[in-house]
Amino acid sequence: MPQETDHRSNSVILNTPSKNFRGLKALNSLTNNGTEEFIDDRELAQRKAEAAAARRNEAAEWLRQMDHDAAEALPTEPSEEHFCQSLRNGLILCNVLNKVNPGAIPKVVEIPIIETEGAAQTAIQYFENMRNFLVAVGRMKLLTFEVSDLEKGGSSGKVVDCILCLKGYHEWRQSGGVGVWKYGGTVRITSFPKGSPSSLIGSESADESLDESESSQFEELLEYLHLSSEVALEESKVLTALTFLFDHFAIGLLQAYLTETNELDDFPLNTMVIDIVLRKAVKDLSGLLISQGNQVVEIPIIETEGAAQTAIQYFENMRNFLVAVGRMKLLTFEVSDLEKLGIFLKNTLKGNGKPLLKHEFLQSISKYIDKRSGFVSNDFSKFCVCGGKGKTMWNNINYSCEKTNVLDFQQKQLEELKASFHLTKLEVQQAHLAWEQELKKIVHHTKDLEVASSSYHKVLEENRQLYNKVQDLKGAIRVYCRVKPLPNEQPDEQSTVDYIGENGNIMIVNRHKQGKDARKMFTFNKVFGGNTTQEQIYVDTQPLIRSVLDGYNVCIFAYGQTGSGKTYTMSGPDITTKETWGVNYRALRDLFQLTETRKDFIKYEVGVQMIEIYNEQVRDLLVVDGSQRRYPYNSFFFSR
Ligand SMILES: Nc1ncnc2c1ncn2[C@@H]1O[C@H](COP(=O)(O)OP(=O)(O)OP(=O)(O)O)[C@@H](O)[C@H]1O
Repeated sequence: MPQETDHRSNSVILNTPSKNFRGLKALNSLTNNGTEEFIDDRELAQRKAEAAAARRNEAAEWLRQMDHDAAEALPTEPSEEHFCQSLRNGLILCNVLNKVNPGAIPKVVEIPIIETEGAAQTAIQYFENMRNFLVAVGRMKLLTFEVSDLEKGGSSGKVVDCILCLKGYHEWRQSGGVGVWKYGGTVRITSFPKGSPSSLIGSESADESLDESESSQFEELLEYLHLSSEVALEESKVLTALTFLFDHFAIGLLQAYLTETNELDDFPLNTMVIDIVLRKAVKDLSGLLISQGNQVVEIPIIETEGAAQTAIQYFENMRNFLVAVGRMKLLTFEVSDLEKLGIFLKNTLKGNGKPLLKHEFLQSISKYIDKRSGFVSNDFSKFCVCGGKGKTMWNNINYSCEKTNVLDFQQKQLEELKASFHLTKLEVQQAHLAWEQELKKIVHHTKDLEVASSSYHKVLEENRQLYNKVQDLKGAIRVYCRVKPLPNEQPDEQSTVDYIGENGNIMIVNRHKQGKDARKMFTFNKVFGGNTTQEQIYVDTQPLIRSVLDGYNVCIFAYGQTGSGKTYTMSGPDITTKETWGVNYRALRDLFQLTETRKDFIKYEVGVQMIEIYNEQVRDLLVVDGSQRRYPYNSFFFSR
């Protein structure tokens, strides 16, 4: 049976929460006496309207500051209808956008207020401005809205979001365009209206921005995301770390919310509140990613229509967030990772079957954080404890460990190289010392050799002088006598040689004479008998060849009557066999041999002439063509 009173209605709502609770209807709790309290739709709607009005007022105020027409058209606190009507022609929005981003809309259609022209013309101009505005905003990747949102029944909150987003972008540009900027849809928990904690639930229109500490958290998270995308970490580790970081962020947000607001001290928290806060965290993070200009993602308004609806919206938020992160080509994670957090929190909140009070819940959060810290590596936990500074992270995450290991390895190699270098240096120094000592020995030895060489040359000179002195002593002019053997058919008793002495004497006998006239004695330096070989003839001549190379003039010639054997002795009967070579060939052979042995310190030039003196005529025997055969004649020189 339907209940008519509020109190009785509360009882009915308690029985069918999914159908009758909206928004903060989920924020129910058990009182000490076991009765239930809840916030009704009217109060919730009133608070949402207040929050939306505050945001609308801020948007209107900013438009008034930016544009003269807006200052005239918009009051400081316009109604929703007045607000939409003033902006409907797009003129204010286009002018403001051109001031924020000059040239964004090249042509703004001034709308004449001529009612008589008819609704059709006005609608066309209105549409052109609005279309230009929305296209330009879209290009700037800011939050946008539908034209229909300015009509009755449209979502004016989206228009407000767009304007506040534009405002945030403008302020960010004016501050130098450095770092991140925030748009109007974010939540600032520290400025949460006192006495109305539930207003957070409808905070898609909450007119707040992040405070510095939360901004820092966001930036650190983004920094981590960016850094992670550049580092080839093992994916599972990254996901674990990222999930942990996000959890930490979400929990941190919840902690901050609960810590900052006093109204929930005695207000039992249930799973729905936690869900909502977590979704807000996702939404805010998504919004921040959007504000980076990467992707405009429409964040659905969180309207808790029961568990199923909550799950859908929750998933939608998460999907949007992950899509945004994915499009930014950052590392991402699975929805299930965050759901684990929700499941854990819900289980924690259930406690012993009753919702926890604020301080109990904070204890649970601490417990959760401690437990989550154990899920990831100690290094990453250190990073989280340190506050998420990028530098700290680089030093602590696994990649840094690997990098450190590589650096350690390289350091070790460097030390080994240094040790090896020192060792090599010592060896080089030792080799250098040994080489210096060896060099000294060589220098000393060379000096000895120089002395020896000098002495040798002295001795050699003495020897040369003595040698040639011996040749002089042997006689500057030496006359040798060679006896031509008798032909085989001629008997020995017909020879004119009677006796050949050892000291160069030869006795010639004339068989046709008698007495002492029959024999005559002749004396030479040496007499060679008929059996003397060519080599034996040359033995006495050979020393003179060395004297020639020592600078002495030597002349060897044969003298005798025709057929006496001059040619035989000087040239030899057969030059093709060395044994029969005469004096000339043997002398030339020795000349060239000595020249070869002395080539390192003396260069000789050898010349040859062959002449004939016959009938007091001198002829060149080496001339083959008959020209200039007689003296003076050409000379042929050979040198080696
Ligand atoms: N010691 C010797 N043993 C054997 N045969 C010899 C000897 N001396 C010369 N004859 C021979 O005697 C001949 C004449 O010798 P060779 O031509 O050398 O004389 P020659 O003095 O040069 O004469 P010419 O003045 O006319 O040129 C040659 O047949 C040569 O072989």
